Amino acid sequence: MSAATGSDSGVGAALTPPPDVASPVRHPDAPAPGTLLGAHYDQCFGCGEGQLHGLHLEARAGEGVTVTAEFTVRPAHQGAPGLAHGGVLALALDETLGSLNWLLRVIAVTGRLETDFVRPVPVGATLHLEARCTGVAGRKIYGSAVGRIGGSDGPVAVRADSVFIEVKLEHFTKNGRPQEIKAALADPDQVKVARAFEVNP
Ligand SMILES: CCCCCCCC/C=C\CCCCCCCC(=O)SCCNC(=O)CCNC(=O)[C@H](O)C(C)(C)COP(=O)(O)OP(=O)(O)OC[C@H]1O[C@@H](n2cnc3c(N)ncnc32)[C@H](O)[C@@H]1OP(=O)(O)O
Repeated sequence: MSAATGSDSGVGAALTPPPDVASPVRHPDAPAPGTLLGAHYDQCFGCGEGQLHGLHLEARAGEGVTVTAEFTVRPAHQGAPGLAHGGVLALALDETLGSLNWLLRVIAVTGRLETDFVRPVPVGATLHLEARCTGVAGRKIYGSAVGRIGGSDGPVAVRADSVFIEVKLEHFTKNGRPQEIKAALADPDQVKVARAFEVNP
């Protein structure tokens, strides 16, 4: 069996939701459409304001279980001269898809992310992202996202499909490096954010 399909790798699981998939349900306490979601963690490379070269991606709640987000490519995000690095673009999609957690009020981490790079994205361009939860099956949360350039109605530059896996808060407290965990637990704003993700804090 190849590494890509090994049963212990998690890789190879279909991105197509299974037949018993349920429609996603917007949590009654989810932020109203139009609300700026803010960072889930100040040091997050995707959304944290504390990361100098991070994406500083700003996500906003949409209708249903959807979010929109924007990210402007800066010189620190280059792969080829004057162009955004593909990994950075995948991160923007990952972060936008991860922001759907706020609307479901579950904590989930990326299990699988499949990205299409359709058009090069220059430094200075703003990527207009949109993510949608397409279904939930047990702990598996399926999603799709697109990123457009030249405006929110512009051509698609990147797109992705994903499966996020629901985890407990302990996923972070057990696996993270102790010094950051300790600081996060001592920060009332961070604890508040963690609770906002959990249905039963
Ligand atoms: C106060 C202090 C703390 C502060 C915290 C603040 C709150 C933060 C809140 C929210 C954070 C949001 C963060 C968003 C940031 C952007 C998103 C990221 O980049 S996340 C980083 C990258 N991802 C990882 O690091 C995952 C690493 N992987 C793992 O840890 C495990 O593999 C995990 C949890 C994903 C699964 O392990 P298992 O042991 O729990 O689950 P099993 O039982 O194996 O699988 C459950 C089901 O999921 C499927 N599954 C598992 N892995 C899969 C995969 N890779 N692809 C597809 N399906 C998968 C399985 O087939 C199974 O499905 P069947 O129930 O049998 O139908």
